[in-house]
Amino acid sequence: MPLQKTNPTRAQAWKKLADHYQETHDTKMKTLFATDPGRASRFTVQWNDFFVDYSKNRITEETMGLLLSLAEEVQLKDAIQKYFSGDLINETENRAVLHTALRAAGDADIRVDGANIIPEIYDVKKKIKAFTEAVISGEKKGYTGKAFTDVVNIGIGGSDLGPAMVTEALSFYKNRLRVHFVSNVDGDHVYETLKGLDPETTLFVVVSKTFTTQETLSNATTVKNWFLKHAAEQDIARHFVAVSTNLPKIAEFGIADENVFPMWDWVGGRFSLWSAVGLSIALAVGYDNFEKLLEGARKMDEHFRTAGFEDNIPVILALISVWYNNFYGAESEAIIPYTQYLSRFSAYLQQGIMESNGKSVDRAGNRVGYQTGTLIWGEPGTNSQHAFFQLIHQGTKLIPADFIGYARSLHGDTGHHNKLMANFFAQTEALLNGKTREEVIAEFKARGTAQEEIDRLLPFKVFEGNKPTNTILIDQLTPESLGALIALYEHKIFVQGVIWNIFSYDQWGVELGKQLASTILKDMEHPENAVHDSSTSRLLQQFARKQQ
Ligand SMILES: O=P(O)(O)OC[C@H]1O[C@](O)(CO)[C@@H](O)[C@@H]1O
Repeated sequence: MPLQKTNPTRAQAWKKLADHYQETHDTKMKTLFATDPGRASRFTVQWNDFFVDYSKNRITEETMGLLLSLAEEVQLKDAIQKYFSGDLINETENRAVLHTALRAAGDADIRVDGANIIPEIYDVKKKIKAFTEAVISGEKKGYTGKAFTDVVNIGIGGSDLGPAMVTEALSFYKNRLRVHFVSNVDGDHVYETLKGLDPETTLFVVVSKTFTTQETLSNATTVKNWFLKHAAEQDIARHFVAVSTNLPKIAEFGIADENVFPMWDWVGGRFSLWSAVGLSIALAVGYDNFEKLLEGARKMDEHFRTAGFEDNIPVILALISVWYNNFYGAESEAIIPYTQYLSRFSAYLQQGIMESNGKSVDRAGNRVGYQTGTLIWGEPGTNSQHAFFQLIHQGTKLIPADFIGYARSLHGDTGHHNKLMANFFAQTEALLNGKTREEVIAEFKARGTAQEEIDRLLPFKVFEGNKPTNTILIDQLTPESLGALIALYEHKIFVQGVIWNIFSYDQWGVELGKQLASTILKDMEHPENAVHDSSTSRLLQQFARKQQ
């Protein structure tokens, strides 16, 4: 069954939220904390090794009550049930959305077209395990009999960002293999990567759900040609493997059947790292760690599926985000992990969130009359503090932010870790409280600053505060906690898509640019046939002149 098509703005709770916003938007969180000693504990969820404090938001119990009613009114419970059961909720592509099945237990029964897909998933997992263990141990060798030392993942979008982000995030757990990622069709990317590689000891993993993506096929072809300068055609079988749904296209490219890791059309590219798309992850950190990643996601799935909405982390974070997006008019959200390992996390979530919920047509095919997907951006703390935090603290825009931190560091240097985490806690406190005129004056006076100087600098030194943040404090960065964290955001995406009455699992918006690029590529060869607007035509002429 498809998802309900409920215009959220017609919900009673939406109207009440609009009134509630008018009545409360001036409220200072600082006052809410001062008048309610139980606030922090009330607005916290402790789940396994996650401690999620959402008390530093412009919310009261009434706000949360109304947001939860909104979730009920748009029939979120029914939607969750359909999501996990394989209903065709990706209606514009007529597909189920079952990345959750990829991490389901072996005895689960999840059906697509009447057939249980779990045995097939486990067969592929078995193949991933055998293959990755043979490569890591050195049992599987290159064409001259040497063990592999390097792996190159060739893919883009979901076939790159997930594996690249996780491989970086779990680098503490990595083995001897060096894993590289080539995604951009910019030849400089692939040639720069190949520069340091030895064809005798490099394994290439070509990842493309469709196996038609221009960037990936171009890069894979360049790599194959480079390889064939050193090796023979029959050696391709030892050095190239592919992950895809498109078996005929893989064969056309020349990759042998036994080197193909299948995936399925019910896995969206941006949710595919749990499938064979995660092959590079399993190569980098070993199959057991890959399994733990899936295990963490499975636990978060269970939490999301079964916890009451008032204690449900993805639901709560999604609702708070709707509150700012649709009632405060906030346009973006920052994701700030306080660990260098998660340096690719916000880039990964940019695709997950913006490709999923960047839609302006509702599930009934009408243009929406309200805001949908938020802009996502961020960098690890503390680097981001020295880059863009100025704007979050004192700029004119409201930027809700998620702060993600860990109680224990991996390398165990508590000196470094405590400094890092002191910043983590300090920033959310500063964003909450700001600094008043009185506090600034008192600081100046304590330093003996002259009154004239105080008057001159005072307006610049005041911090308004009242800037919302969520704090996600996790025990330690492990494959399991990372799996749960990623799944948390996947489910947040789902909840928001349900509320906004949009289809989160298609991506038609990326097609037009692709179509035009192929037309322009042909026009570059035959400029006499080109028909474009005058700006594009002049740019193409200028480009052609500069190439001569
Ligand atoms: O895995 P493929 O089919 O090469 O697609 C790569 C990416 O291209 C998109 O279709 C559009 O950017 C993404 O959704 C997908 O992750």
